[in-house]
Amino acid sequence: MDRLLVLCRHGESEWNKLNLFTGWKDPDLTEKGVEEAKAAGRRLKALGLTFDLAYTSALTRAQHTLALILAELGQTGLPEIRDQALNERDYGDLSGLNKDEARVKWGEEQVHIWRRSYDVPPPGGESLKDTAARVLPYWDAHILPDLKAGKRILVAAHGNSLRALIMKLEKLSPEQILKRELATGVPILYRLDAEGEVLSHEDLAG
Ligand SMILES: O=C(O)[C@H](O)COP(=O)(O)O
Repeated sequence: MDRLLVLCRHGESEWNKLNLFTGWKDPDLTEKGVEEAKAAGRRLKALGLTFDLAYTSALTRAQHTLALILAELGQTGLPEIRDQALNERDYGDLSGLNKDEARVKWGEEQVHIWRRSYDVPPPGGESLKDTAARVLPYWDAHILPDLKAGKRILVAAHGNSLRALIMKLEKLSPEQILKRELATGVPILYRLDAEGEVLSHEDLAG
């Protein structure tokens, strides 16, 4: 029997809207973000999907997104595991700064390197490689065993913690994963085999 996994980046946050580096800071969703999360739940419901277990980060925007999706699915009591291993990458000294102002201060290219290189961390923060170094052991120790046990799993997390996971699931190179932008509130549906190898994946936009 195929295993089911859905990954979803949180809906638009207050700091996404203000164009601020966020990382481990903890803004909540905007009204638009709330709507995006509800739409994600309706999309999953329309496909007839239900879940046995949910994982999320220690941050409000991901937890709130999960709660809104579960409400749409009629699954508000679903067991939910929160862990900071699934948090957004730590943006270090950039956290709270405006992304356009940072480009003016440090230059377009440097800011792009901090945001989208694989292994160059922003000052005081985590690169995607560093993020993967905490997300993937968590996947191996917790989420993958639950999946192998046949649980249908929903993960509500963040652009870069999910990128780290997607890179492994889809066997992408650092170049490939860095070009992959995750839209807020768009679920990605994976079907996996009994060993956790991906059989198919589909973005559930719109
Ligand atoms: O933490 C943030 O600022 C965003 O959620 C992700 O940022 P990015 O688009 O620079 O990866």
